[in-house]
Amino acid sequence: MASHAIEVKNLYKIFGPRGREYIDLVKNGMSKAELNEKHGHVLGLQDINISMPGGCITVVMGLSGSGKSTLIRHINRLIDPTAGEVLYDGVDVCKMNENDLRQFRRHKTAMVFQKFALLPHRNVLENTVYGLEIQGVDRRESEKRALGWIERVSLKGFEKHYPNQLSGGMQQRVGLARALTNDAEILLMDEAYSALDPLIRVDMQTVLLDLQQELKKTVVFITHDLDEALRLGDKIAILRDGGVVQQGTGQEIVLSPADDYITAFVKEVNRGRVVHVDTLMRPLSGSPEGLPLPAGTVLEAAARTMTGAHINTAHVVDAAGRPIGAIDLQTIIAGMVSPASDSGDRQAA
Ligand SMILES: Nc1ncnc2c1ncn2[C@@H]1O[C@H](COP(=O)(O)OP(=O)(O)OP(=O)(O)O)[C@@H](O)[C@H]1O
Repeated sequence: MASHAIEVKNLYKIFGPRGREYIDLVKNGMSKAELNEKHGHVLGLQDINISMPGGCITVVMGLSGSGKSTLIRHINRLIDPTAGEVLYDGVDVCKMNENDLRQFRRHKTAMVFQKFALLPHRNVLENTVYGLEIQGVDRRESEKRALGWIERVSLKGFEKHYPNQLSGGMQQRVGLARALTNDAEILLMDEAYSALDPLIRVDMQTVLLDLQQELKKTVVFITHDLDEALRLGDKIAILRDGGVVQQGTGQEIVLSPADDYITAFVKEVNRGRVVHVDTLMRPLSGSPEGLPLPAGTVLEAAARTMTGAHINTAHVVDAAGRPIGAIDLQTIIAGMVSPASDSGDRQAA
């Protein structure tokens, strides 16, 4: 069975009329600044290698100009690479002929944009069916599907409203319903929530996480916000100057930042919401004590449960309910405030 994974391999993008001529210089270490200065070309991406697992949310994060949009636009080939591959289920999107590419874009991918990109003269329902209309799907069938998704994103009753009658959060719900109505396996979300107020933004993150539990799409989510990345990402890749500085789970990045740049990024992170109890647990000695905490429980939730139950020690259980380690409240609190290296001696063997 196809895994619906996306594999980005040795991807380079040099903007400018003679990008290909400079590939070797870049491969031999020429920096973005030097390429611009000496040859007037812009290094957009350099040697990107990222596996984006099927059915998972991969977040691509970085500051403005780091190459996030350039990267996501390669996935549906709105941009052609200077070198490299973007494989989807093993097929290189960069080598597809026009017809295959059109089919791929229409049927396999859907995009959600920061500025919603809704058609102002179409109401919510008409905006939501738009993709299916282009695919030539029968109107009754497309309306039925669209109405289902409109309800799923909590917009039932707003079908006849026009975009300018909706708040930003509601417009983005329409953007999401439209993308989901296409039933594409890949969801490309380019700073989709960056224009929303903070509370609405968190709300929309919850909508996506809830839907994803059931839908298991291959989501590529672009953001410049680390909290958003940590909340949404099964996997996170951090870009700087067109290159990947670090990739891994949120925990891996927060606990072992690859360099000073990432360390500065993760300094203010609330570890209690990122680090899992199984990362800090100690091996069991004797029979399990206290309450069971499922592996994957974040420290903050564990602390809340344990203080609520007035217990100092708990045991961690795997998905089958088997005890796999022990943890005490002191370790949890230390893990919430101190760098991982301080608690390395408490890591499970
Ligand atoms: N069409 C283009 N022509 C020349 N340079 C470009 C083009 N598109 C992007 N760039 C350059 O490529 C680099 C990466 O840009 P990109 O827009 O991908 O970054 P980003 O991380 O998405 O930034 P932002 O968060 O501001 O959107 C930047 O230096 C940008 O100026």
